[in-house]
Amino acid sequence: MSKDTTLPDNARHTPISMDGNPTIDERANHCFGCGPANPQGLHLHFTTDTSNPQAITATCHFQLDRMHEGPPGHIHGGIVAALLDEAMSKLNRPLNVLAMTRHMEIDYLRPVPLYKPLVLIGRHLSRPAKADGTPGRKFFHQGEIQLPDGTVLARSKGLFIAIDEKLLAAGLAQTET
Ligand SMILES: CCCCCCCC(=O)SCCNC(=O)CCNC(=O)[C@H](O)C(C)(C)COP(=O)(O)OP(=O)(O)OC[C@H]1O[C@@H](n2cnc3c(N)ncnc32)[C@H](O)[C@@H]1OP(=O)(O)O
Repeated sequence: MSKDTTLPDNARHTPISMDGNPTIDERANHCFGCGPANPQGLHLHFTTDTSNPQAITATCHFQLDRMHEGPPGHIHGGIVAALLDEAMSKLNRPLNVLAMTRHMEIDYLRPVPLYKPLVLIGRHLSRPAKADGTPGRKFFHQGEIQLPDGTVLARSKGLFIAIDEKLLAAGLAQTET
């Protein structure tokens, strides 16, 4: 059965731009965290710093409004998790890997305010080698949401697993062999 391409993107399970064989970048256009084409997305824009290959970072300056409210005046905890996940995932591209979140843990240290400029930072921590010494498929990253003065409001640690791009494009996230 062919899809109705006359409907707007937000009325269909599969957006028009994802029909056919979209590239990973085209799919990322609809990413809830950073995709410019997602009208309900967070539209986060990151700057990556790879000057120290041992400590790659991704930084985003952002501010949210009541669309994302949880506790009165503050960001919903699930959105905090999405922000941290996004910051950590942004480290995978400069590391030249396609990877998905396998595990993440979060310390909610302070309520994260709405209507205030905030800083979101991802930091690459490590990529343990396999037993034979070759590069492993596990990437450990850290994420933080900070006030502009550096006060940390929330902190995450995440495990990302490298996956095969062809399997992701097919909608089947599986690991490298
Ligand atoms: C790709 C571009 C999009 C990026 C979007 C931004 C990031 C995201 O939000 S992704 C969306 C959320 N994530 C997902 O949907 C992923 C769903 N999960 C999966 O598809 C799979 O579990 C996948 C592909 C990540 C890993 O699959 P699989 O290889 O079977 O993993 P699995 O064997 O269970 O675990 C991998 C390793 O992690 C280890 N591991 C698992 N949990 C933990 C943990 N808590 N601590 C330490 N290690 C752990 C396992 O022991 C295993 O280690 P080893 O290889 O040494 O045995």
